[in-house]
Amino acid sequence: MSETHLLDDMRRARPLVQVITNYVSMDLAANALLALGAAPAMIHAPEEAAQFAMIADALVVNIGTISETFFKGMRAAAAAARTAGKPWVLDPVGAGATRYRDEVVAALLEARPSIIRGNGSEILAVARVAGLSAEAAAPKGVDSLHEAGAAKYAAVALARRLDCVVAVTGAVDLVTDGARVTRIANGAEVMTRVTACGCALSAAVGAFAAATPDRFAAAVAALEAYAIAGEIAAETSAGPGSFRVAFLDILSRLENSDIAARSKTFAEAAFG
Ligand SMILES: Nc1ncnc2c1ncn2[C@@H]1O[C@H](COP(=O)(O)OP(=O)(O)O)[C@@H](O)[C@H]1O
Ligand SMILES: Cc1ncsc1CCOP(=O)(O)O
Ligand SMILES: [Mg+2]
Repeated sequence: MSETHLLDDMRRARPLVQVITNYVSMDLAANALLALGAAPAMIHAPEEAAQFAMIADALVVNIGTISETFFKGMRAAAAAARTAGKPWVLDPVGAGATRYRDEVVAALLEARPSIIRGNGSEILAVARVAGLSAEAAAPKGVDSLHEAGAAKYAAVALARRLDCVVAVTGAVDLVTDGARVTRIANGAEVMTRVTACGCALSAAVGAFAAATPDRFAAAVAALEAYAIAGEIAAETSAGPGSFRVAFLDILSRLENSDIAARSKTFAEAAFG
């Protein structure tokens, strides 16, 4: 790992990130973006979402508390981002849990996300929706029942089919663009006990993608910085409550040297 990190580029760019996300995560996602050095805007109304997507540097769409109103805003904003060539990230929260979620995912895939970020069960479900897998995987509500590695081949196939980057998260994260595969073995178990840690991560991925044209590198850098911040925060907090506060503090002062010292990021073959 070099002295510099894409975190620097992101902080320098201070990208405007439009986040259409669930009610549970709006606060943590906005605060995580601010702490990292990006500018969040949680704008989802169908009347303005597409117009705002033309102004924003990146769009993040999260289906956690999906409804028809949210869906209309998401679909319009995603199409606008796609047309404008802006990166957009899909977080398919709870994909596979209900028929409605699968229908929403199928419709959003038509706007070709630049990056899909989900847990193992969600990525397996998205691959099924895309016709790439027969596995009837479903999360436990919004929580994964699969490790990221279990979705490796589904993620590679999905990335190839949709010409996008797929980031599968869990104890060990996995990122692929269909040709390259990288695993990130940082993080802290307490992150599974603070709601919206994954949603806020997807927002962070949007910020990095806004500042870095290589979307694979952007996703790897975002996951790495986020997991390492979680690791450091876990060491100085007593449980989920104080972790949440410490995590925002650490995100705001994370340094390249922290990342260099702790990085457990490894490349591997896409098949095998
Ligand atoms: N068991 C774990 N051990 C260490 N870190 C974890 C663990 N589970 C999740 N994380 C961290 O939390 C991030 C969010 O992942 P995840 O829990 O998979 O998202 P979601 O909340 O959407 O299911 C991961 O990228 C990783 O950094
Ligand atoms: C609990 C919950 N219910 C609907 S969305 C949501 C938040 C999920 O957040 P994350 O996927 O980051 O755990
Ligand atoms: Mg999630």
